[in-house]
Amino acid sequence: RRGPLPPGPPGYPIIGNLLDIPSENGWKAWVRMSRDAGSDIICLRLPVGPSLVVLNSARCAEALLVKRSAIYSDRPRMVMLQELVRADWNVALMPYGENYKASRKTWHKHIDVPFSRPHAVMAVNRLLKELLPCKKDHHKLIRLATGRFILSAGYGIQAESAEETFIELPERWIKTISHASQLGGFLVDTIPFLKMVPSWVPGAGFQKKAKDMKELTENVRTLAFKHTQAEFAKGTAIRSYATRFLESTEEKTAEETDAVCSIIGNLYLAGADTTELALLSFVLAMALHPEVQKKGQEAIDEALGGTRLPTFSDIGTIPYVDAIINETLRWKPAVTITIPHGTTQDDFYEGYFIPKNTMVIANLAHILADEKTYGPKPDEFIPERFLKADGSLDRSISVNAAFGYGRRQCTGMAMAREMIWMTVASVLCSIDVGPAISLEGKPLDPATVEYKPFGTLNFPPTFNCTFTPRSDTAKRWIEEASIAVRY
Ligand code: HEM
Repeated sequence: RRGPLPPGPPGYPIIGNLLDIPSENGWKAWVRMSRDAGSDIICLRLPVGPSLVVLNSARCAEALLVKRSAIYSDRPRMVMLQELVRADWNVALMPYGENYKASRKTWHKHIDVPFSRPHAVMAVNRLLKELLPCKKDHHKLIRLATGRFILSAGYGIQAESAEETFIELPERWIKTISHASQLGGFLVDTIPFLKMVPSWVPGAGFQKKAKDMKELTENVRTLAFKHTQAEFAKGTAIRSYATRFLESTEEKTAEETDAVCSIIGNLYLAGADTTELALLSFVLAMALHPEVQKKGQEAIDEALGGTRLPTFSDIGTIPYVDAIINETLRWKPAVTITIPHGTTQDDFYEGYFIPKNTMVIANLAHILADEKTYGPKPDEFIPERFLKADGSLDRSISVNAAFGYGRRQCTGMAMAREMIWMTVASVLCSIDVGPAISLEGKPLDPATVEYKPFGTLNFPPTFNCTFTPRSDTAKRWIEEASIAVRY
């Protein structure tokens, strides 16, 4: 040991900092602890297993997770998920190593972003049409749209409703897994040898849960892929990442087919809720800030001449739209803290010792609220912070932190950004989002809007608002685009 651990809350004998692990509003609690300790890197000792290091600045996150990514790219051991449930085919949960590197390679080989564009357009066109009569529960429509996009691009599956098997299955997995992945969610994660205890032993109920979750996990991974294989064999499959793999002439080993099946199975699990949360924040921002919405609409009208809905050929050409998207990702990040990274060897940073097997998380929500990078009033929604004086996009200010750091940075970043762009540009072009109203029927006040982080995710308050076509012409575009939806 070459120095002290990073500072942190004092904790107690035996249980260490167990009671300091926040159950709610995690990222704000880490900021408080960091301020109390006078350090942007803090450490919490847990009674059993590795310590937890929290990085509260971009400086630390880049120094460790990016520059020393060879050491900081593991995932901590999760006995329940990785070893009992066998969800270790999920890239986000995979330990760092040869399998992990091979999976990311498979991802990049088969999941190229331009291929998914027509699927994004179709999902967004359908969303526009469904939003128009919507007075409440728009979050369900948005979730369905992100799910439809992913299922369509991945498998060519066209989901009509959220009740359909191929949506219901991964949704159930996400709900179940959010408990299993919480720190301390299962005792077996803290005391790994418990995994040897048979299910009939009193107190070993987790074994039964693990068995059920294992079955669900395997179904999530394989059922939709098998469905597409069957459609493909019949000649009725719609073109997707899965069919493109199946139709390729290159020789396919069983292992490769299985690897592609896992990667496509990953898309929904990692991408549906995160992208949905980003889009919900966009809707909320427009509902709270009509003046920003108006500027966004004017920017779109100027670029497209008020003649049509946007297409992907417009991406990157309307700076105010890009600024709104960056600000949405920054203002209320969908993911507040990274999934824990793990260290694969001892390290030493700014006088502090960080042992092998430490869990390391970066406080993304705090990093994205740094006034030195993003300017004053970080709690407010101000897209102009991403624009230069001449109105062009300031590319020197990045919000990539919203997608994590280093070798474990989000693999779906480009795909998510494109889906978000198409939704934001299309809504601004054709729909007026009305004021945000709470479930109690009161207007939401931008100054007091509170999100609720749960696990790594960040949930907006439930609210209602209206979606009105901006004009008769816009209404006609939406009608025509929705008729043209052919997957
Ligand atoms: C706005 C939307 C999204 C946000 C904000 C987001 C954010 C993140 C974050 C913060 C991480 C953790 C990075 C780390 O540990 O350092 C992550 C991981 C991941 N994301 Fe996303 N994500 C989004 C959409 C997507 C989509 C659409 C997909 C897939 C199509 C996806 C696939 C993944 C995967 C596979 C990982 C695990 C990467 C690894 O462990 O190597 N994400 N994402």
